Amino acid sequence: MPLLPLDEALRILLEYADRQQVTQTCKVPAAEAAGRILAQPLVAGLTLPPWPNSAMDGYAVRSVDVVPGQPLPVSQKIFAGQMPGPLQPGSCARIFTGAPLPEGADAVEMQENVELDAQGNAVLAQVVKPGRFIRPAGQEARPGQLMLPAGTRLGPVELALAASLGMTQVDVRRRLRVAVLSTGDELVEPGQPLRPGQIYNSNRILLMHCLQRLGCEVVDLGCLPDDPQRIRQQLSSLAGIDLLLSSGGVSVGEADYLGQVLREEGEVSFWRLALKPGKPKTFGTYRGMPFMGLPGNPVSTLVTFVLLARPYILRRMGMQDVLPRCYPVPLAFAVENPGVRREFMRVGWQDGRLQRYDNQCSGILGSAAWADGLLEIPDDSSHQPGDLLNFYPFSELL
Ligand SMILES: Nc1nc2c(c(=O)[nH]1)N[C@H]1C(S)=C(S)[C@@H](COP(=O)(O)OP(=O)(O)OC[C@H]3O[C@@H](n4cnc5c(N)ncnc54)[C@H](O)[C@@H]3O)O[C@H]1N2
Ligand code: MOO
Repeated sequence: MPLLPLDEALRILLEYADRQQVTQTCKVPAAEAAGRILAQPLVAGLTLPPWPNSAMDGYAVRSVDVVPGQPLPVSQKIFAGQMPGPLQPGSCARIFTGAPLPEGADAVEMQENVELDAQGNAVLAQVVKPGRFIRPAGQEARPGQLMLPAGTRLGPVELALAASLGMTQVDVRRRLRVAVLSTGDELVEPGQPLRPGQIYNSNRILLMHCLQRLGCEVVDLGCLPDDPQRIRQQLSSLAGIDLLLSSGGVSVGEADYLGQVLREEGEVSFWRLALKPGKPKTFGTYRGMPFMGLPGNPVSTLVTFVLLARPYILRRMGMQDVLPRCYPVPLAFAVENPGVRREFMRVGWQDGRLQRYDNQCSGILGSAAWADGLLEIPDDSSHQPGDLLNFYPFSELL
């Protein structure tokens, strides 16, 4: 079976995600909306700033009144939060950053360029052009102006923008409810003693935190028993789940009870991806519920989650721009990828270049903890120190 190229896998997943989008929306307090995805465009309801105001601490003037070296009487003092009266011709106003400009004034000079004479008059060192240090009304927003399109993921900046427009609530898509399960007889939860042949379950914590960061509601199904009857029971009792996300048991092992049960009442495609790490992956439905199976090796779980599951999940919640950004960065090492799988190496940032973690085995989770992100090495390619390759920082991926 030929390997499925990563881009093709993404295309298929996003096509499904478009069809499987959650359509329900809800209004949530802006204070609780971090990570949610806008269901409606965010439209300004007011003019921002509401009035022209000063960009500096200084003196508001009519530019025609300014003669360098000549005193101008200071006729009023305007603090932010006050509405001033008109500026008397032939005078200036003491003004502070953010304070409304008095009617008649058309420029502000910052106080560093102004001296006060013995009578307390302002003496400007130079002529000022109209508009200097003025923030015009509406420079940020006008009523009806589109501020953020639907499908935008709300972070601190977007929510601050909503706050600046006076919004207390935002319309967002319903969270995706994702059930996470691990498979593997060897797995034990931290806190339990390890018996021979056992290891601690790390993928459960990895996936739960990744999903929470994406704004999903996580349902923890723990670790699946190695008993088809109990798996059947557990899966059939699931209700209201938008995605079943598993790790482990997707390769060619004999103990793939999960796959067996899923196939009985669903459709599961087994993918072999041209991706390293992260070759095996399953995707399908169980009783109409979308299902995604990630490979069990911890770094393979991470890489397939960030490159495939993450864009799929975000698109299901209505986000448009779901692909992570990458940046060309020079290598500090020579590397060769003679294979047919596109490789994503764990690399760290060192003096503007990328250094690789020595052990790139997909079972070494510490390599990803050490790394700053993933380096994309095209299949059948070789590269020298200084060559530029695409770098995906974890800040883009997680
Ligand atoms: N004959 C072949 N064997 C394997 C192939 C193959 O193509 N042919 N592919 C290898 C690759 S590549 C990967 S990746 C793994 C994927 O295997 P599974 O998804 O079936 O995962 P498991 O066999 O269950 O586990 C693999 C590995 O990861 C550990 N693991 C699993 N779950 C967890 C967890 N929740 N926390 C921590 N560690 C976990 C597990 O103990 C195994 O060591 O298959 C290769 N084999
Ligand atoms: O693809 Mo596996 O993920 O190489 O370890």
